[in-house]
Amino acid sequence: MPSPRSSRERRAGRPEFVSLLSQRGPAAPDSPSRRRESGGSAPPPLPEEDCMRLNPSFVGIALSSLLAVDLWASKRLGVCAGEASAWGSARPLLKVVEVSGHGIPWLLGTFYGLCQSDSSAAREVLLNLLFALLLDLVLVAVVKGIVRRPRPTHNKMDMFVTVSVDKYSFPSGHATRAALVCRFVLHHLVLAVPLRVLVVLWALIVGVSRVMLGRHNVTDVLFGLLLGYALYSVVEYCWLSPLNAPALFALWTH
Ligand SMILES: CC(C)=CCC/C(C)=C/COP(=O)(O)O
Repeated sequence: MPSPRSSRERRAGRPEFVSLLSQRGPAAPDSPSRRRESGGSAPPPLPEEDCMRLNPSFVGIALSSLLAVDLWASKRLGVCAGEASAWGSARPLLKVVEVSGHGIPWLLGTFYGLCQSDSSAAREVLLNLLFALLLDLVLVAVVKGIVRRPRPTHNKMDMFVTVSVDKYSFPSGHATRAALVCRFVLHHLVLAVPLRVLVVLWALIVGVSRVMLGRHNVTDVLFGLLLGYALYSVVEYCWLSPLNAPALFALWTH
């Protein structure tokens, strides 16, 4: 016979169970009628599904911990989030870096280059870069719209030309573009080694600057870099050429 104390404690500690199970009808294992029938003896063990509902999974705990560390680290690293922040004087410089990774200069520059190109190789590369940039914009907008993670609270929304989904933070559009363009340029432009190093450094600086400006959390940027890197493989797979997209190339042939 269980002590009245332990039975009372069990009931007091789990009010949700009582209401949850009693909704299932008179035969519910822990319902008052069942307890009366069994002469007040200890209730049978709870069904496994109900126990699992109360136990947060390992993945859940790991994710919440990662998010907590992410928010904490992003706040600490947002040293240029405002003029009054610890490194506030570097903010104008980081905003120049921001413009260097923005979609508009890249789209306009690529389009201009395409109009000016006088070799079929240049046209092919620039047309694919334009396709890559547009694909990147669409993909980032879709993911931002699905995830809807708000930007860090310390972010000042004073960015150069944004669209509605840019109020969301995950993933960083600048980081995806930087990684995508970096991989693209390294594969399709013949550059001296110092310039290749510079391109990689630029992509990394764009990523780091997003957190320093307070625009993003660290995970937004890490995921953005990975997404941009992976997106290049999709562009390579769908590579447009005069053979598979003759109409598109005819548009640019003078
Ligand atoms: C309007 C066009 C063509 C592009 C928007 C570019 C933009 C503002 C992206 C947001 O980047 P983050 O997600 O890194 O803040």
